[in-house]
Amino acid sequence: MIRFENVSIAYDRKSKPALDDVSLDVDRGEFVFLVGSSGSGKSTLLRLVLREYKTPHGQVYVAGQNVANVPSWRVPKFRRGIGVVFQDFRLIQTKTVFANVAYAMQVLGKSRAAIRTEVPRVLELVGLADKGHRKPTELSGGEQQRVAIARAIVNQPGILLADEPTGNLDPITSAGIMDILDKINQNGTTVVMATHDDDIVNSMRKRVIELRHGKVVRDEHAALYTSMIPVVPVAGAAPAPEPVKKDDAEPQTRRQRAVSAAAAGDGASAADSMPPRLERRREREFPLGDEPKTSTANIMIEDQL
Ligand SMILES: Nc1ncnc2c1ncn2[C@@H]1O[C@H](COP(=O)(O)OP(=O)(O)OP(=O)(O)O)[C@@H](O)[C@H]1O
Repeated sequence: MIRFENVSIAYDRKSKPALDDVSLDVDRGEFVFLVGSSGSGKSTLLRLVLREYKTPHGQVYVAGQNVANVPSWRVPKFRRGIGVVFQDFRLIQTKTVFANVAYAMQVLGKSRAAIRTEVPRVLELVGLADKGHRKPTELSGGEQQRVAIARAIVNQPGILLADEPTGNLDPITSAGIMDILDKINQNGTTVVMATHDDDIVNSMRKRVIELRHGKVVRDEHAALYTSMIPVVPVAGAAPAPEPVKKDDAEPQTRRQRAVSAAAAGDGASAADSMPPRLERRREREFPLGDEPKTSTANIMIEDQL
């Protein structure tokens, strides 16, 4: 359903690649969590699926179609097959719940009869059948997110992308949102969700793809938020690598991210905060500090819509 082949992309010439040689396949009907520390590339990956950017290096296929071949004028139609849910809901504050969801059908030119049938159906699915007349300001955060989900699925997309959909919600409300996403997935929609919420990932035991510095470092089925795969030494094999410091080995959880954010601004440079393992690798590869200036510096976003 979604295929990345050796995809690399950087936002500008000076920055490191946001995604670095990423290859992965997500099958139709799968539920996949994208995890990784802040800045590891999760949102960028979702944006590439949405064809917000074209990849200068590598290919992205969605439902068998190479997104690079979708001309700009056809991108809105292409995106109709993809529902999107964000952390901050993005509802139209002046419209009712019903009208917010109906709007997603109206822009596609759906008939009033279809809207009258479909909108109550999805509001029922997300547990808001009795709140269609309310405005977003009259709803809790969890209810607003459920409206956003209803809007994302009302046109029955094959893929649902969710970028930290529980990021602003308490654990109980988050669990309710996850029940809905699980139900949508069981109805056949492929779900890819970026998250820092370790409790959710650990309780659902779905496929987990972990990004670190733009690279896929783990792709594991029925997985936990942090890897449980033990390093088993093989007889005659090269010696096992040094143990990695915990901070570098695991993606940040929501709680850890809050702590990092609070600590930010302490003046530490990017080099100061480079994880020890990367530092070691850099010393090995560039012992004289002679690091090439343009490893992927030529990777540029060609076509931001
Ligand atoms: N619009 C942009 N312009 C320039 N750089 C960007 C832009 N968006 C993201 N980046 C950079 O690309 C890298 C990957 O960012 P991305 O948003 O994909 O990470 P993320 O894993 O989703 O992070 P978070 O968990 O904080 O949302 C980061 O280094 C980030 O600073």
